[in-house]
Amino acid sequence: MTVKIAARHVSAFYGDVRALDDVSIDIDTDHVTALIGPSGCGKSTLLRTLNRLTDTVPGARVEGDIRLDGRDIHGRDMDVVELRARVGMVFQKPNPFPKSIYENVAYGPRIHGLARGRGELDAVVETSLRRTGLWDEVKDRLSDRGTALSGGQQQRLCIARALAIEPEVILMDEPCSALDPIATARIEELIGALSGRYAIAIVTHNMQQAARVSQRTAFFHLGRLVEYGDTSDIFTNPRAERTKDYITGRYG
Ligand SMILES: Nc1ncnc2c1ncn2[C@@H]1O[C@H](COP(=O)(O)OP(=O)(O)OP(=O)(O)O)[C@@H](O)[C@H]1O
Repeated sequence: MTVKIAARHVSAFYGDVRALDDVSIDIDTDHVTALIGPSGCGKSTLLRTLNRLTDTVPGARVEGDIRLDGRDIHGRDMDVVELRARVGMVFQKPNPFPKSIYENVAYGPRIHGLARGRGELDAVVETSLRRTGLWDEVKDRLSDRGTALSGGQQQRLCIARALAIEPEVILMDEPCSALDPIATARIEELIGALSGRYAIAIVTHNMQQAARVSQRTAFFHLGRLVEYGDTSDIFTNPRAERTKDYITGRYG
């Protein structure tokens, strides 16, 4: 198993509010990890600590140790721009830049110096759009605005944008919650196709989705990691009473 991110004893605070309480978890390349739990239990906060998006929230503070390939992400030698390129993020609401489809994907590789010249950049854009299954749908309209696409296409464009900078980890925060069932199914298929190549963690409120896309599931409650294990075990034979109550819909 290739552990990409090892988080140990991570706590996070917004001012005086403790959003995460002593969480230790590994995110690896061989499994898709689903993060589940009732609203406000800290799932999004955990994702945000993993690429230091919490740094951008005024009053937020993180304690504990988080390593990417063994390197401390809070270490002096860790460049936060590099960290966020290696640990990409896809949000709940598709958020393409107000630019063309092409530019949405080309922007990252250009600023990170990942392509020399137009030919290479074109190739990165095409490969990234192909990986998300979007190429055939948009290849004749690359100069149209990203925001002119359907919601599902916009979300795939945002995933293509993340892939274009060659991340190693992809964090997805409820990526399908704004999408219809067909667009959701496409994103779920895409997650399946990307797994193995990238370490993927996905926050979801949809139990069926967690069961469909993930092999590992972490259940959170009140900022604590209650249970973490194989998705099939968590759903068929949860150890903790609270996990059982949540997955059987008794609360949350
Ligand atoms: N920017 C913020 N400022 C202050 N408190 C915050 C902020 N973001 C989150 N919180 C608080 O931190 C706690 C955890 O929130 P978080 O968004 O991580 O939970 P979540 O499990 O992702 O919830 P949801 O499923 O509703 O998205 C909550 O009590 C929330 O109110």
